[in-house]
Amino acid sequence: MSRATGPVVEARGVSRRFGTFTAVDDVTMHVEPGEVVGLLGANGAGKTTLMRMLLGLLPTSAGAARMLGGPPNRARRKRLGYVPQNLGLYTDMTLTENLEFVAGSYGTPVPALPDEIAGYARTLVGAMPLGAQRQAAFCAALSHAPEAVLLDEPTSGVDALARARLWDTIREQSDAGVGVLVTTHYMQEAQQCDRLLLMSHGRLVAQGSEADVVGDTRACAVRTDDWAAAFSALNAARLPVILDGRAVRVADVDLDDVRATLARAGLEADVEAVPATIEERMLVLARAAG
Ligand SMILES: Nc1ncnc2c1ncn2[C@@H]1O[C@H](COP(=O)(O)OP(=O)(O)OP(=O)(O)O)[C@@H](O)[C@H]1O
Repeated sequence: MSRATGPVVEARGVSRRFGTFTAVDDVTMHVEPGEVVGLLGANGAGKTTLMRMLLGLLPTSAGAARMLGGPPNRARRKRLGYVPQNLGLYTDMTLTENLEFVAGSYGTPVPALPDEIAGYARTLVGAMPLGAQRQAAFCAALSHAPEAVLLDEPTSGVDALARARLWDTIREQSDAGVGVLVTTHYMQEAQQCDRLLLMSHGRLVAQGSEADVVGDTRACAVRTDDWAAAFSALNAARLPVILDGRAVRVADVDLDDVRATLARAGLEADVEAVPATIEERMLVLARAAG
């Protein structure tokens, strides 16, 4: 079967309501073959719901989801790979049994195990460490050489080494022409994507490269020995403050507001305007959309 040339997945004005609640609100987006698109947003922003509609696992309330040039159907869905947040593996079956099951349902050969998880072949998936389970879920999702993979927080809860390995796999896939849509909460991972989509309260609020998304948003970097008290004071003043290690930063707020808040709390600090990060831009957009 020939590979898709247009978008591998696409949403055209897609919305999803649950009762009166709108989880996804008029989203238009697409993923091209060979690109890694990062889908970012706070918990509950609508990322999983959008993915499930793109996969045809959940009907849209309005608009159209498309995959590989047509509406979602069984034949097209077989050309996609999906790693859901809960991994979609049978925890009471061994790793090999899981892969045999997947191979059987796609009619493809059982994939070879990557070296890092080969030792778990006869282990029940539920007894494997989370990083190894995630790698196994990747292996299962890629076993039928899909043209697109949709990964819902694929590296959540795994250590840095396992995360780097999973990202190597993602890159190998995109280099081979596979379109990848990946949700993540890790900003270092967002920076590895070719393009970003930011969702907030069900809406797509920004998209493009990291530079496009951040735009000219600035942040205040607060330098003080008393970082804990500074964080508390700025937070109590309901400013969009982020604590990154011991660095206190406030997104998109007037420097004088920050200085005045700290002075009222009796704190001495250096306050400087710096370019915002993606995370800070997300915070600003989430507050505007909320
Ligand atoms: N079946 C459902 N019935 C009712 N509400 C739902 C249902 N599925 C999702 N929601 C709601 O829709 C909103 C979006 O959920 P979704 O899981 O898509 O968010 P998310 O961005 O993937 O969040 P997370 O990062 O926590 O996975 C949430 O408020 C959620 O509670």
